[in-house]
This record gives sequence, C-alpha cells and structure tokens, in this order.
Amino acid sequence: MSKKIAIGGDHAGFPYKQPIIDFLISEGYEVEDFGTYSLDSVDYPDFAHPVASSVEESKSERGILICGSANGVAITANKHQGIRAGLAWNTEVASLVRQHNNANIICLPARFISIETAIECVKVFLNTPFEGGRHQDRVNKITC
Ligand SMILES: O=C(CO)[C@H](O)[C@H](O)[C@H](O)COP(=O)(O)O
Repeated sequence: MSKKIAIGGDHAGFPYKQPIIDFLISEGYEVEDFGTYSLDSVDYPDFAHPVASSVEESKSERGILICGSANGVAITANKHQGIRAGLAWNTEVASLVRQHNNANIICLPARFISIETAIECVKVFLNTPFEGGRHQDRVNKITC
C-alpha cells in the first residue's frame, strides 16, 4: 500500500498523536498531521473532517483518528463518501475492522486504552488485509 497516512484528533487524543506518528515514521510511512497541536479544548469535527477528506480524495491511503471515546471522530468521518471509519480498542478488533469491514480509518479511544495498545492497534490496522468474499457483499450494501 501507499505509505501516506493522515492523522488527527482532539485535545483528548493529543497526547497519543505524537507517539503514533513516531511509530509510523519509524516504519517508513509518510505522515500528514492535521492536528490538534495542544491540550487546549477543541471540537473533534474540525480534525476528523480533514483526515477523512484526505482519505476520501486519495491523498492518503489510510487515516488515524483519536479522541476520548473515538465515537465523535468516527461519526464525523463516516459522513464522508467512501470512508469506513471503525473503532478499535484492542488488536483483535483492529484486525477485524480490516478483515471484515475494510476500514480505511481507525478511530482510537485515548481515554480508554494505553498508548502502547493504541500503537499495537495501528500496527495491526496497517498490516491486515480485507478478506473480501461475503464481507465484500456486506460492505457493498453499506452505501445508501
Ligand atoms: O467526541 C467524543 C465523544 O464522542 C470525544 O470523546 C471527545 O474527546 C470528548 O467528547 C471531549 O470531551 P471534553 O469533556 O470536552 O474533554
């Protein structure tokens, strides 16, 4: 896959963003960081929309979004055409969101998982292929 990854999140996700970026760079990925850039309180859609747009427009191959519960960024990203943003809180779910749902954005709940788990989820998300078959039929039915 292309090595370009878009990443973003709100103030709750901010402490997790740089360690994930460091991991991605160490693995040879190019990273576009859409913010936020501090712990100051912000609104998650202001960061989820640019990440989703980057994936939607094929400027990035995959996206990573981080907020407190991961729900706000997931709900926002899934408003975009062609975006399948799924939550992951352990490596098994991170694998399934690729294998079964062909997710192109992973949403991480920073207030409920460790940074180490978040990085493990990202690793699995980026390295697990979509299974296709019956899952492709189901993914095809998602779009209204
Ligand atoms: O959007 C969210 C929940 O769906 C995220 O968890 C946010 O990070 C959270 O709502 C931020 O909450 P705060 O009390 O404003 O820090």
